[in-house]
Order: sequence, then structure tokens, then C-alpha cells
Amino acid sequence: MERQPVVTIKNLNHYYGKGALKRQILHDINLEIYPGEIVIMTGPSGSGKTTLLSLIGGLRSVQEGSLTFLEEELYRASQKKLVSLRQKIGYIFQAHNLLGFLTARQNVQMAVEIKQSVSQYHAVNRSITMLQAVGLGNYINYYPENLSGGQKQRIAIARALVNNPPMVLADEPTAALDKQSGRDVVELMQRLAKEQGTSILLVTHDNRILDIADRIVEMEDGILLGDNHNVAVNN
Ligand SMILES: Nc1ncnc2c1ncn2[C@@H]1O[C@H](COP(=O)(O)OP(=O)(O)OP(=O)(O)O)[C@@H](O)[C@H]1O
Repeated sequence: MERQPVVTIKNLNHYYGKGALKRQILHDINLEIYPGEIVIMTGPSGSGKTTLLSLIGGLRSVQEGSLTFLEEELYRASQKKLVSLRQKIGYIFQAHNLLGFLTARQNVQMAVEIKQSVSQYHAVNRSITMLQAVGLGNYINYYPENLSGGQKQRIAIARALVNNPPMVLADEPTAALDKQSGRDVVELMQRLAKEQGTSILLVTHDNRILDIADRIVEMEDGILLGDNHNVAVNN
């Protein structure tokens, strides 16, 4: 495995609220994620997992500490830099967030077209290839409402991976799925991530999928447990 991390977080703190209402949510977080690595983050509700995910994804500004993505520092980064970072990340959420008036192919194609100046022909072909890779080759022209929860989540995976991003952030991707569909979806993510060398940071409460991780870290009251040793070794 290549040793230059995709994400390096050092002494990261985060707060919500102002004045007397200011509350520290993340405490001195240290974490490194390497290319192709699948890291699962667990922890109780309200412990700060989604907050950390949104900071890594450039969806919130870093307030204190250092967070680098592919060697770009996000602390005090411009909006332009944050926008360009977001384009390097695939997102998969609990609710698949597909657009109901677009077919499976069009939902994936949109992600290709937003990001790159590619021809429509190329965007269509890439979208179809990606849908085939997630096992939806026979459902390319279906609308989301005519597909199962697991199939919709597969479209979301195709959309997240179609631009071959260095990193995918997944927030409870199996929460709305039954046991078998949840398992299928994460195994698919695991396979594609390994094939493409994509790193995955996946937040879950689902103990049944922990085995797909290369590494498990746990968030408790805004403190990240389980990764300190790793950071020390890599420094
Ligand atoms: N925008 C916000 N403004 C103020 N407080 C917030 C905001 N977003 C989250 N919080 C609070 O910050 C804490 C951490 O929330 P966060 O969503 O990061 O936790 P989580 O571990 O992802 O929880 P869950 O597993 O329920 O999604 C919670 O106490 C939450 O109420």
C-alpha cells in the first residue's frame, strides 16, 4: 500500500454555537487514511461522526487544527479550494439522495457531467459501464421509484464512484436496508474500492459489516479512540 495518506488530520477541534452556547464537539482528533484503505467509524449517536465526515468532505470549514486532503491544507482554505476538494470525493448517504425524475443512468451521468467537460457520448457510456459494475445492467432506464432500497443504494454507489475519486465518504449507507441488501451493498463498495484504489471512510452502527474494514476507529463524546497508535507509528 502506498504510504502517502489521502487524509491527514492533526489536533482537530470543532465547536458548535457561540458565546455561552459554544460547545466543543470534536476533541483533538488525529487520523490518517491511506490510499485504498477502508476505515469504518463507529460510535454512539451524537458523538460527532457526521461532523468529522463533513469536515473531511469540505462541507464545513475547519476551525482549529490541521486537516489535509491529498496534501492540500483545509484549515483557512478558500471556498474555491473547498469546492475543488468536494469534486474529488464521492458521497454515499443513508438516504440515497437520487433525483426521482431522472433514470438510473441519468442520475449517474449527472455526476460525470457536473465534474468534467466530457462529451455526452462518453458520459453515457461511463454511466452505463458503472451501472453494469454494480449489477444494474438491466435497470439502466428505470426510475428510482421502481427499484428496491438496495438497488437505489447501488445507483448511489455507481454515482459516487463513477469519477474514480480518491476518497468516498459514506454515512450509514446500510441503515435503510435489510440485512442481505446491506451486506451486498458494502461488499460491492469494498470490491470497487479495492479495484479502483479508492479510500473509504464509512460511518455505521451496523455491527454486521465491520469485517469489511481494514481498520475500525471509534468516536466517543468527540474523542476518536483506536487510531492513536496508528498515527504514532506513521509519524
Ligand atoms: N449544526 C449544528 N449545530 C449545533 N449542534 C450540532 C449541529 N450538528 C450537530 N450538532 C450536535 O453535535 C453533536 C454531534 O453531532 P453529529 O451529527 O456529528 O453526531 P453523530 O455521531 O454523527 O450522530 P448520529 O450517529 O446520530 O448521526 C450532537 O450533539 C449534535 O446535536
